[in-house]
Amino acid sequence: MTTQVAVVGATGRMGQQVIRIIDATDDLSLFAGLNSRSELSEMIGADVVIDLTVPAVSQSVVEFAIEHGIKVLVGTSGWSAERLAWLERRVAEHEGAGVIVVPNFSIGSVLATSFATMAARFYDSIEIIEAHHASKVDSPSGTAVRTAELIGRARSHQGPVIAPHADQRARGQQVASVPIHSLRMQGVVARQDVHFGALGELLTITHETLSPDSYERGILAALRATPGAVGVTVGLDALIDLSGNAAE
Ligand SMILES: NC(=O)C1=CN([C@@H]2O[C@H](COP(=O)(O)OP(=O)(O)OC[C@H]3O[C@@H](n4cnc5c(N)ncnc54)[C@H](OP(=O)(O)O)[C@@H]3O)[C@@H](O)[C@H]2O)C=CC1
Ligand SMILES: O=C(O)C1=N[C@H](C(=O)O)C[C@H](O)C1
Repeated sequence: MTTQVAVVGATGRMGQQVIRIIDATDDLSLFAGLNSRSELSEMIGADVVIDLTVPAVSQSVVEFAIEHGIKVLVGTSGWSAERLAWLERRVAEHEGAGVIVVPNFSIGSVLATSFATMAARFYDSIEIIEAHHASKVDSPSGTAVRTAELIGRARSHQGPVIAPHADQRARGQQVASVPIHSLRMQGVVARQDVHFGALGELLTITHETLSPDSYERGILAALRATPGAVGVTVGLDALIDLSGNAAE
């Protein structure tokens, strides 16, 4: 059976990549491509909608899809813990609704975030530097926000990180007490360095996206999982086994 996919943000960099993936995949078919001049009603009749727009628009796209019984895959950034809590409530109000939110489709990025979460309780100084291409409109990146929130959760027994003089603007934006510093530069696709400091040692966990090709595998896995989604699922790691155990 072919899954009919509506792409919101179809004229954007990610939307164009998703359309190329759909065109090259037998079990996926493009139902509609929407952009800023479209009516959201153009997605009605699709099995799945993938949202790749801007943080200010993403929530209304998701809400419309939920209300019209369409399963949703969200790639847009800006889905903070607070916004995800709102989503949980909205989904609970609609029986059978399903939304998958993927802050980063790159497997390496998800692994790096997982390693950072693992390290979080052993270091009291933790700061994130993320760098993206100059066309990115939002900051800090969705990946950095998700990483900081997972670090905060992993440190629930240790408490906030040590971030002296955090009130000074040059000290970054704090998310779950972790300072995030954002660079927007020509020559960069996407990169994140999570810096850990403790007495006598430093650890840095770096992931760099060299090309959007790295998103392809994650996009495909997530698109295939979305028709069966029920409730709210966050992260590629919930869809692909990244545990390191050999497949049986
Ligand atoms: N999860 C992941 O792995 C990744 C996520 N992203 C995220 O995906 C999002 C899109 O990124 P990117 O493709 O680079 O962005 P672009 O700026 O290239 O594209 C944005 C798209 O959103 C559309 N859009 C803007 N406003 C509306 C609206 N009101 N209704 C419908 N469509 C609208 C634009 O349409 P128009 O042409 O008409 O303006 C355009 O198609 C960002 O949030 C980015 O952070 C990016 C890379 C990877
Ligand atoms: O805008 C981008 O390019 C990206 N956005 C996402 C984010 O905000 O984390 C994912 C990836 O880093 C690329």
